[in-house]
Amino acid sequence: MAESEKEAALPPKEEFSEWYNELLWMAEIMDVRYPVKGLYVWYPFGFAIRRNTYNIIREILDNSGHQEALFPLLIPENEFMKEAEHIKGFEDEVYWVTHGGRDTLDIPLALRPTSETAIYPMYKMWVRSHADFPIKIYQIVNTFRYETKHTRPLIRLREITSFKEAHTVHATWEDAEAQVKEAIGLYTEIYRRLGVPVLRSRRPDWDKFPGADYTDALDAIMPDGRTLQIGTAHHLGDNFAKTFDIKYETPDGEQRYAYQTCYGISERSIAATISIHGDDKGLVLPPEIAPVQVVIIPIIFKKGAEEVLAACKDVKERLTKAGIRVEIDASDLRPGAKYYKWEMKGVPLRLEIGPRDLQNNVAVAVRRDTGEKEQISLPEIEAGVSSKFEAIHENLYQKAKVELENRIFECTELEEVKNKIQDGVATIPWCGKRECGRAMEDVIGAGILGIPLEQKRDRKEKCPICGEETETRVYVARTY
Ligand SMILES: Nc1ncnc2c1ncn2[C@@H]1O[C@H](COS(=O)(=O)NC(=O)[C@@H](N)CS)[C@@H](O)[C@H]1O
Repeated sequence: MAESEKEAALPPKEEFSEWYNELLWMAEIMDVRYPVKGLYVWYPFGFAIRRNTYNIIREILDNSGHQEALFPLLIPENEFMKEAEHIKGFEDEVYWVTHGGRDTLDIPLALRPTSETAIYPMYKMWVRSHADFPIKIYQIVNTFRYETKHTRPLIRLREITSFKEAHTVHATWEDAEAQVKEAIGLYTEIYRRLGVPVLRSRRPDWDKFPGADYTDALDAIMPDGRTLQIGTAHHLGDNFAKTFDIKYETPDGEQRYAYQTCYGISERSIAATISIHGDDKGLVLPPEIAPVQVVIIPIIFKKGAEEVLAACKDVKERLTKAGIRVEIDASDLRPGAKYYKWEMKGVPLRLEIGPRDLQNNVAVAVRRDTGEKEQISLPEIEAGVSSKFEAIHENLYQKAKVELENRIFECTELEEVKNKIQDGVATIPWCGKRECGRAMEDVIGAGILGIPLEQKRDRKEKCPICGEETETRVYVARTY
């Protein structure tokens, strides 16, 4: 795409929806012109962000006893239709394959919307004894959901291209409960690495995963005040074990149903990172996931051009050797156009090197997150750049945490909740009874997001519907 074509269009971030859509295009993350609704194309630059993000996800899962595997995409109808709750939850969303060539398939095959019914018939064959536990397997695959709500790239797709799903098996309900807790902790760490602060809550019973005992979830607060569910962990009890007959022998020789969990993250992780850190000039990427971490801009004059270019190449070589992803922009674009281009792509650090800098044996480092300019001595360029990366990551995370805190509003009246959720997340007391929760949602015109996983239960308040005393507050928010 010609540079000029892109010059015009990025709207200011406060027009969030337009900003977001334009940015995916102008920073070359996703091309939304694919001719099937809800399916989108990863540009190479966007795919590099995905690769770096999922390297973090794999690292954190692999370092916590998980093993990566791969299960088939197509699920036979008879397996899919086994778990009643699960079907109810997904039957409107499943794509079916009914033909192979000109033959009608005798058993229709579901495109996995999620993989419980692909994996658990295999777990039935794999699980024998308590000694097999814990099983902690995950896969990163595409899944398909015939979403009827408004589809949106990276946020609500019909082909979820980057669906990391973990499926674990344990001896007891308590072990599975501990695993859900571990999953929420691992997800929180993944998001810390992306500089994204999260709300952690237990979904109300009517909003849990189909077939689960309960669902714990991570939500980000997006710039428009709506929350985005960016990770979920489900305690499946022995519901699926009973359906798929997954049994194990206890130490004293008894046969018992296993207990399971599953937990998932998708490309929404990238949607949240882009949305929370971006600004009016485009992407602002945490250094760890930036496809280009440093761009070197040679400041060329007639005199001394060769020395400057040679110095830039030397710096690029040294940074590359230090494992840093670096480009030199020696194109004939004028400097301003170069800055615009690389700022749009969220390059965390720009190094400007001109004749005068050479004389002082420095490079001028410009941070993408703050715009701050500082000289780094060329002999210490590797260490100087790395310490800038840490400062950038920390600044992005701290800024996002303050922004999140400023968007949580403690309310006591339902009317107050109604207007506060235009700007973010409201908390309100709730007795915990379903009818009061549903009544509250009707009055507010928005859903209960969940009960915070950690909250001070230090005061008795009144449920706004029934007046019963309660120590529990819930999050209420408009959601994606
Ligand atoms: N249509 C979608 N587009 C993008 N991401 C999605 C979509 N639907 C769900 N997700 C993401 O995928 C995560 C896991 O999906 S889920 O339905 O909650 N849970 C499962 O499918 C479980 N089997 C755990 S993997 C959600 O938390 C959400 O972040």
